[in-house]
Amino acid sequence: MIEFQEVSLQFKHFQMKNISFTIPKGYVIGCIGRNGSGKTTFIKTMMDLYRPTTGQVLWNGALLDQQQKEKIGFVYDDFHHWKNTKLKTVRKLYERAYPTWQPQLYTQLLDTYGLNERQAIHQLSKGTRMKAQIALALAHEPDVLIMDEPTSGLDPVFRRTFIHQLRDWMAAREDRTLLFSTHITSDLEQFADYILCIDQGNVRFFLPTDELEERFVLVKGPVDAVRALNLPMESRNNQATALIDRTMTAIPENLYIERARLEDILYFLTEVSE
Ligand SMILES: Nc1ncnc2c1ncn2[C@@H]1O[C@H](COP(=O)(O)OP(=O)(O)OP(=O)(O)O)[C@@H](O)[C@H]1O
Repeated sequence: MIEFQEVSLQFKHFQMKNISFTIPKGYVIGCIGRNGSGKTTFIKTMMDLYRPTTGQVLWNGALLDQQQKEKIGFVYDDFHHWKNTKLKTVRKLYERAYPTWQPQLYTQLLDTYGLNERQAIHQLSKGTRMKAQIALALAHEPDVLIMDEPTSGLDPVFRRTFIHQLRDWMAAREDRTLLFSTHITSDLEQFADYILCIDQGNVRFFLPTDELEERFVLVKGPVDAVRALNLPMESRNNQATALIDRTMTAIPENLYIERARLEDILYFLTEVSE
């Protein structure tokens, strides 16, 4: 369980203000939001890489300590700092840092991902660097896996394999938690239990995926009929589309209903409403 308790954080041009919410244990949480909305900042605050100006983040009721850190697999694109270091050297550091390191599992992951330990980090392509980080994070058998845009540099074939692998990873143990941010919202629709939507440094919503599907629908019809809803809408050739939150607005009988994908929800809540 990861608790944000009244967390505020101030950068020169960005702030998170008084954020409180709890990420339950044992679920897949997908984190979405537009560029610069604060996903990485949230993740880094969670991982104690950024200290909140006020408030705190608690892991199972306590501040993040070394013992807890060893149980977290953390993937984010900081590998370029290693430059000339060979993957083998990085692996040795991980072996030392994580008492639960599984050499066989790591070798298996290297094979599956087609990685070569003799290569220096700067010689790896963006996607391969990400694969190496994923292999390192999985090989110490973490309880919690936190990944910042792990799929952004992955080719579609490997991305699909990777999502299957994450499903298997979650299914292997009930108490595992997976949180990852992504712009590929379709990856989350069938997979995530919860969606965390970050918008301008705030939690726009944190809801179970099933509830989102039930709650939000697209309505389509003539511009005047959709405009009457007084909601943000998108129009083309006298036809318009709006997003309805069924808990707030009844669906008019004269409009068509369509399933709202996660991308539609993000679009209408954070772009059209601006
Ligand atoms: N160390 C920092 N110092 C100052 N400002 C920062 C720092 N880190 C992030 N920011 C600012 O915080 C805001 C949110 O950035 P963040 O990287 O968290 O967004 P994001 O949602 O992950 O974006 P993207 O989808 O583009 O990766 C941006 O305006 C960014 O410039």
